[in-house]
Amino acid sequence: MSGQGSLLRGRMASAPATGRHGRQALLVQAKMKSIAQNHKKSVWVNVDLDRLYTQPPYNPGRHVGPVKLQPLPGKGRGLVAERELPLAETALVCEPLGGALAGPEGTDLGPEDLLGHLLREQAEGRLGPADRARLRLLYDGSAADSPSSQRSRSVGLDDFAARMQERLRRAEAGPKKAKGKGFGAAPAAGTPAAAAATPAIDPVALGAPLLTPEELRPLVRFNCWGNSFAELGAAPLRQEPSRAVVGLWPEFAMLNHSCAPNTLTFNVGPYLMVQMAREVPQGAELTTCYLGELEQTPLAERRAMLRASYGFDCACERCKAEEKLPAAVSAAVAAAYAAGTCEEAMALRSAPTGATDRASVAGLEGALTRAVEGLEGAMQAAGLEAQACAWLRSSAWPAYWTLEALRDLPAQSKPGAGLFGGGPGSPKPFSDPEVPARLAAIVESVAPGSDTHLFLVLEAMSRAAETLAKDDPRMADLAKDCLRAHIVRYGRVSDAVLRELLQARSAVPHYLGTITLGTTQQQGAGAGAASAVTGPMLGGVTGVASEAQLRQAAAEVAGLV
Ligand SMILES: C[S@@+](CC[C@H](N)C(=O)[O-])C[C@H]1O[C@@H](n2cnc3c(N)ncnc32)[C@H](O)[C@@H]1O
Repeated sequence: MSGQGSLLRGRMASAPATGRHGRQALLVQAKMKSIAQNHKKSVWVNVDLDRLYTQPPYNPGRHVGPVKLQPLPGKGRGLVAERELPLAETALVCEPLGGALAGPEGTDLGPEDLLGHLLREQAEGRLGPADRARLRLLYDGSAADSPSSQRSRSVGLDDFAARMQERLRRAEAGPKKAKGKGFGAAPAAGTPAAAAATPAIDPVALGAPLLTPEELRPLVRFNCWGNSFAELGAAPLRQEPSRAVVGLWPEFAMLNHSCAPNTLTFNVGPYLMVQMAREVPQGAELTTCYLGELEQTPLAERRAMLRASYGFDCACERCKAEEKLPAAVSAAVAAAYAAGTCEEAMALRSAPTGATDRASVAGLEGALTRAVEGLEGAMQAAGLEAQACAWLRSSAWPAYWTLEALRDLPAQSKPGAGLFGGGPGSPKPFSDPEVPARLAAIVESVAPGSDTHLFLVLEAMSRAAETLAKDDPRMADLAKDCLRAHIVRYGRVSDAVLRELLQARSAVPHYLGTITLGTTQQQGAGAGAASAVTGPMLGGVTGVASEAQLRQAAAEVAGLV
């Protein structure tokens, strides 16, 4: 894809360059030039994403975009955009500290597993002083404004790797003590920062002693990230098996939480990618979501989890909106969530194929219908804005999801193994393409570009391709939504690699939590199961999304054409 700048330059070239018009043209030209330059500036990331997604030997190194680390009231440190960041920009590419721990796909690797791994690495001499010092700079559970938190506030983001290692190397190699700007350095005298000066950190001293399990445990607990399966598009292209992973990626660990975050995170091989999932202005804080699947729960559940696990009360925009709802709406959200997570609904998600039929869950379907209609009615009566409604549907997600899935099944079908068991003759998920499209809109409000979102947009497009004519305008809209979501996820990749990623994703049976959505019986995202589902889905992708649609979607996402 070429840059938008080239289009602007093309127009400028045809403008008259002399006389009154000439003067105007020069002004226009200057403006165009500055726009083009600004646009150019946005192409900052020096990572070849095509290679990263397809060639495992390629090492992109560590990349920190135009973001800076700064103290944020009540949150300790956080990452802030140094300039406007467009959608789909790659904000960070991080390397794991002490190596990530991998396990069989589907394993729920947690902080205790990682703790054991890092203690072993340390005991066997693979966690050197630089790594230990970097670990000690992560949030350790002390109150955001405590002295120990203050101590690490003066540390720049860059110092988490390159400078830090260089200083340690020099400090270890020679008698000269490391000092100066950056890591641990006191702010220049007389600057505002100096007024709040915190003691400079001696990196050698900080990294010298081995970490005790008691020291390491909170660092791991508050900062680790994990997933139970590999990136569904990149892993097959890199010919890597899908594996569960958990690790500490220090730059990523600087991101604070929001229940409707503006970034999305996923791992490709050992690297952790942070993509812009929303456009943000200069100075805005970059956020991620710590909740995993609980992102799609009501305010009370989210708050309880964040307090218990991370020790803070979230006050993000979504929480604030949900906090001041009329009582009738809050009650309707809670009722819908309860209906979607009741014992019967939960049992459906793990029932073996054919263990239930649609008639036997008629009672549940009725209860879910009443709950969802109750919430829709309450939101309408309260006159809530579209954004708030989407967030609330997301908070009651289990009800919307289970109801749509049940409704979509033919009456005589036998749901089981997570509603779409995939036994011989069992229905495909979502015979009505509007169902996954509606669900995708709910997920997009809190997690654009997430696995669930990508699955649903792909499913909507694939199902539509089977029933709608190619030139049906609904087909074009669905193709656009699908491409858009994938571009947000994968960033600045070439059209060819984007297509390969889409095809790889569409060839894998997905699972969302314990709900199996693939049309085969296999749980999980195992590559071995791919062949059974490639036919119709690939038809949907390759037969429908034309080059023109791909380019248009890219242009609309972030001016990537
Ligand atoms: C992974 S760290 C994030 C970086 C951390 N702020 C720091 O200074 O290193 C997680 C901790 O940051 C704080 N935090 C994250 N998100 C927050 C939020 N939305 N509001 C308040 N504190 C938050 C909490 O103390 C949490 O346990």
